[in-house]
Amino acid sequence: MNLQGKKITVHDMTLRDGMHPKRHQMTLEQMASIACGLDAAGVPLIEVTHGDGLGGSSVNYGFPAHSDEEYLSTVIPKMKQAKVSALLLPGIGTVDHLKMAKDLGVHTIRVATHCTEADVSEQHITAARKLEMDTVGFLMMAHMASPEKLVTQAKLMESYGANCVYVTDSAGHMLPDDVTVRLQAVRAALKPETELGFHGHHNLAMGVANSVAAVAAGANRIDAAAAGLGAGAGNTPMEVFIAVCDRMGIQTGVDVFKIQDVAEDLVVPIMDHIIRVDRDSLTLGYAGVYSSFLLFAKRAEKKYGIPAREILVELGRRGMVGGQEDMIEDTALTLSKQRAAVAQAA
Ligand SMILES: C[C@H](O)CC(=O)C(=O)O
Ligand SMILES: [Mn+2]
Repeated sequence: MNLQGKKITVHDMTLRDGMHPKRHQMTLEQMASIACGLDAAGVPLIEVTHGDGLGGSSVNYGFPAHSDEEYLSTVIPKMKQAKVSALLLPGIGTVDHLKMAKDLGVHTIRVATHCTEADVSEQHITAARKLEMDTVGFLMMAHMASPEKLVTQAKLMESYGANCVYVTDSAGHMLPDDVTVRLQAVRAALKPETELGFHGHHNLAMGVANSVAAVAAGANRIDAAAAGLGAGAGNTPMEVFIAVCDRMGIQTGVDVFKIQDVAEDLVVPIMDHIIRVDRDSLTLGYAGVYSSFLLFAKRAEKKYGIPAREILVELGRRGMVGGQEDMIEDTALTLSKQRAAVAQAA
């Protein structure tokens, strides 16, 4: 595969997807020092918000240590070259959140929906374009949709005004061929000037390989997180992806050694647990489950005595998607009742 000379934009997820394994408890100092490290390493775009995007602070998704306003207004003034993005899930984030983000200097807004529900993004994409923001549509759990279905959804987002559309492997379930067929189909269907992005999770240890497959299929924006800090087994590890791009001649503008140092010296020390492929995060990828369900399933394991792996397999079987966090506890409860009934009958 010859990708020599291809220019891509790497988009950092450490301070947004990385909020999931931190239970949204990053301090302002941690945010600021990591963002400054990423900026100095040459990362051009950095996402900052609650893990579930603007307005995510809630009983359902978890209360953060600080508000989105506090995080954004701490990070943005410190950036020398990097721009800052914010995620927004319609139904969680509102147009008022969008305006607040714009007023604080957010450059890019990413409007995220389940991969078959792009129609709910219209209001927010239209509003972001009116505000002249870099406007991205973000199709989550993309392994659940065929290439043809993704094409219709990506074209809807484009028709609302998105200047970039992402195919998002929220479950880290895809293999490189799954990425290739989806991204090639979407690339061929969108206008040439509409950018194409890929967001990977490393649950099957495919984050880097999938991201390279995405670039080969025509993606020019790739998400990654320093030391992989993100939901599940984490996002595509940025320092590894940058080193691979460097070897392949893909131009990212990110310094290989500086990004390694950010990962090693700033991000690994703040991890509450080591982000790696273990039996539970691997099960997310294997069973095709939304990566941010991991900690909810671990919590339900403690409460109901059902192993997180069993809960995750059942969530995959039921086809649960982002927004159905309340069903995790419900599923654990059902499994524990079934177990009790079997024990009683024996
Ligand atoms: C709200 C989710 O964490 C968005 C995301 O990063 C994904 O779907 O993956
Ligand atoms: Mn993610």
